[in-house]
Parts: sequence; structure tokens; C-alpha cells
Amino acid sequence: MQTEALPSASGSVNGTAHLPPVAVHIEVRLRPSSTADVADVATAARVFLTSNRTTLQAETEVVDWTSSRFLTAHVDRIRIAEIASRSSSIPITSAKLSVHVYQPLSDDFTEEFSAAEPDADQAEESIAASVAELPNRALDGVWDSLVYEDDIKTKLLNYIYTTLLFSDANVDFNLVSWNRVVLLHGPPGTGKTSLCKALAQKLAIRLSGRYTHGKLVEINSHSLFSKWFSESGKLVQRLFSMITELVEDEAAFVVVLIDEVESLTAARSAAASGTEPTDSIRVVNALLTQLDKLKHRKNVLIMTTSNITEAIDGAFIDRADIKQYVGLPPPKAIYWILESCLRELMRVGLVAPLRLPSYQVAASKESLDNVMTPEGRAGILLVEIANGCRGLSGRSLRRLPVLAHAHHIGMAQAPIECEVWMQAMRKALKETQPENGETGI
Ligand SMILES: Nc1ncnc2c1ncn2[C@@H]1O[C@H](COP(=O)(O)OP(=O)(O)OP(=O)(O)O)[C@@H](O)[C@H]1O
Repeated sequence: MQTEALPSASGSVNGTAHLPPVAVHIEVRLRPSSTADVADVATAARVFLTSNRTTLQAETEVVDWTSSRFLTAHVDRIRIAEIASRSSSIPITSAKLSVHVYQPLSDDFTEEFSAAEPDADQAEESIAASVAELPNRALDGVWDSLVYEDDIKTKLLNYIYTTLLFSDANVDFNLVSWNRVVLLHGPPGTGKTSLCKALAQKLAIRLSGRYTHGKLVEINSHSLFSKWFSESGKLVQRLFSMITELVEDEAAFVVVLIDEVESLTAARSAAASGTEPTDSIRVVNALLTQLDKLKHRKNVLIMTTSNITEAIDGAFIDRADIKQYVGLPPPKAIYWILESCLRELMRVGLVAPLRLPSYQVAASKESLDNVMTPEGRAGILLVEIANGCRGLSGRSLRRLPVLAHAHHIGMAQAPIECEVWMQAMRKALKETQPENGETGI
């Protein structure tokens, strides 16, 4: 079994004197031009970390590896990803390093799948799905950019670990079964689609020991309910035969993403109440049948998203192994998101560099000692802004720096002091909040 590629389900420490080593996942990205042997790069990264680190901190970039000529020639990013422990930092002596070396492809490796018959006139208008090769450069870093307070990301990774473990152990499907379907639901702009794509990328990196490559199939739900509606049932069948073909390649791990799944599955209940044509029942039934067929495959995962959970067909919801609510971010997550925006603007030179304190420090009374330093003032101001942003989606938050610049900074010479930029964000936030307190951004 090769399930060690993902963190264990609990990751907890057992309290005995001789603790087993803790799995630490290191992700190493090869340069596009590198032809180095993956095993050599993994060894070099392992040697570098064990000789230059005393502790390892989860979710951090390693930046000082350029002292290794071999790594410099072949690698452009090393990241300490997850640590399978409750603690986010562990001594290197307790760590069992799992090094995952990958070389992402460019976006050009995306194909489109038309819903129409190959020779039909409407072929161009009816793109039913796109298929991207993974790992993909466009998706690199998305996983790290998504911030949730409750550990949604670990939950998803642990679910995949469980399904791999159960599949490898040949658990009898008649006795214990699962459907390989995940449903993320919640308000718009909370990162559901991004999280699905980021998970697909993560799996392609993490499972590279057992699958040589990954595929992300994005289904366009709307095109399945096209104006050629009576054709939709057949269309679902054709689409899923294409997916089955991909899944038959056992060297590939395939993630199928169905966004706004309610548009596909609401139809059956509407049909039952007489407001939808019976064709739509056929589409939903075709979809459910096809999903049932895929559950026996080891190398596939169906990720679905919805903004309106109430509208989803009950039979579909019942098939989802994980139904995860993805809500609006709380102040702590808002702080992290805005801080990541500011860090990016500092990286490109639009904002003057400043080391912002963590949320815990900035929000606690102890930090008042630092209130007079630029870092302390900036931290306190950012906490205030984060509190004022309650109720905003991640999408709106990532837009706030743009509005701040457009409305309040304009032509001023970069780099702008961080505090000035934050004041501008505060003004932009106020302007978008109508009298009743609801925000309009
Ligand atoms: N929790 C979050 N942390 C960081 N960024 C976030 C978060 N939530 C949303 N975003 C950002 O908001 C943008 C929109 O996210 P995305 O389209 O994935 O959301 P969604 O929930 O699928 O929205 P919709 O339902 O409207 O399609 C992305 O750029 C994403 O990075």
C-alpha cells in the first residue's frame, strides 16, 4: 500500500514515550526546463532540510536552499506543506519526510469537450466540459491562498486518504461503501470552486508515487441543459463515456468538477411538481446512474459545488460522502486573507515592505506594547478592518485592495506605506457599506 502519500486520518500523537516519526510533506517544484531525475531531486531536498533545519513549520516556504547548486539548477520552489500532527511545528529529529517532486504543465494542456455531435453546427456554442492536465501551473499556490478557520482542507485530504486506504485493503463494497462524491455548499464567493481545483492539484502532487499524472474535468452544468434540451440525456452519457475513458487509464487520477450542481439536479423535483419537462428527469437519472458506475473506480473523485443547497435533488445529496458547508470567513480568516493581499502587493513593490504581526498577536492585549511601532499600528488597524469586513465573501475581500487603490490612492508614487494603504482600504470598505450596514462590494 502506498497511502503514506497523504497525512493520516487523525495525525494525533499517542502519548507514549517512544513516539513514531511524524509524516511531514515537502512539495518540491521542478523548473520547467529541468530534466533531473525526480529521485535525485527528492534526495537532495531531504539532505538539505536535514542538514539545515532543526525544526519544521507547516505551511511555510523554504527560501534558503539556493546554497545547494543542484537544487538551484533544477528547483524553483520548496514548501513545507502539511505536518500530520496537532502541532504545526516539530523538531526535524521527529519527522519522517515525504518529499513530493512535481513539474507543473502550462495551461496550454487544456482540451475542450463539445456537447454536440462532432459534425453538428452548434458544436462551438456547447462546450460541455474542459479537461486540464495536472499538476498545472495555473493552479499552483491556490491551495495555500485559501484560508478557512475550521480545517476544511485537512478534512478533505483525510477523506481521500480513507478512500485510498479502504480501496487498497479491498473492503467489500457491499458491506462498506462510499461514492467518491464530495459536495461543497455555501454562499457565493467563499472559495468552493477554487478549493475543488486546488484539491485536484494537491492530489496530483501528492499521489505522484502511484499515479503518473492527473486530469481535471470541469463540467459546464448549464450546457447540459442546453437549448437542445431533449438531447441532454444522451449528452450526459457521451460526457461520461469520455470520463470513463480517462478513468480507464489507471496511471491517471481523475477529478471531475461539477459547479452549480443544483442546476442539474433541481430538475427532477421540479419535474415531479409538473414545472419541468420530463426530459429533465432523464438527464438527472442519467447523471445519477453514471455517478454510480464511477464509484467502483479507485482513481476518480467527483467534486461538486452549490450556492443553493435546498435546490439540490435529495438522491444526489444522499450520494455525497462529504457535504461540507463553506461559510463566510470569520475575522481571523479575513485578517489572513487581507494580509495575504498586502503581502502580494509588497512583493510586487506597490506597498512598502512591513512585517505584519499574526492575527493572534494583533488582536490580543499584549500587542499593545508594540502599538507605537509601524508593525503594531498596522496590525491593530488590520484587525479593525477585518472586524468591519464581517459578512463579506473571500471574493469581495480580495477585491478590497483594488477599490482602495482606484478610489483613494490613484496616481501616488509606489511603494505606498502599508498604513496609508490600509486607511484607503478602510475608506473603500465604508463607502461600500450602505446606511443599513450591509455591504455592497
Ligand atoms: N476562504 C477564502 N480564503 C481565501 N480566498 C478566498 C476564500 N474564499 C474566497 N476566496 C477568493 O475568492 C475568489 C472566488 O472564489 P470561488 O470562485 O472559488 O468561490 P465560489 O464559492 O466557488 O463562488 P461561486 O459560488 O460564486 O462560484 C477566489 O479568488 C478565491 O481565492
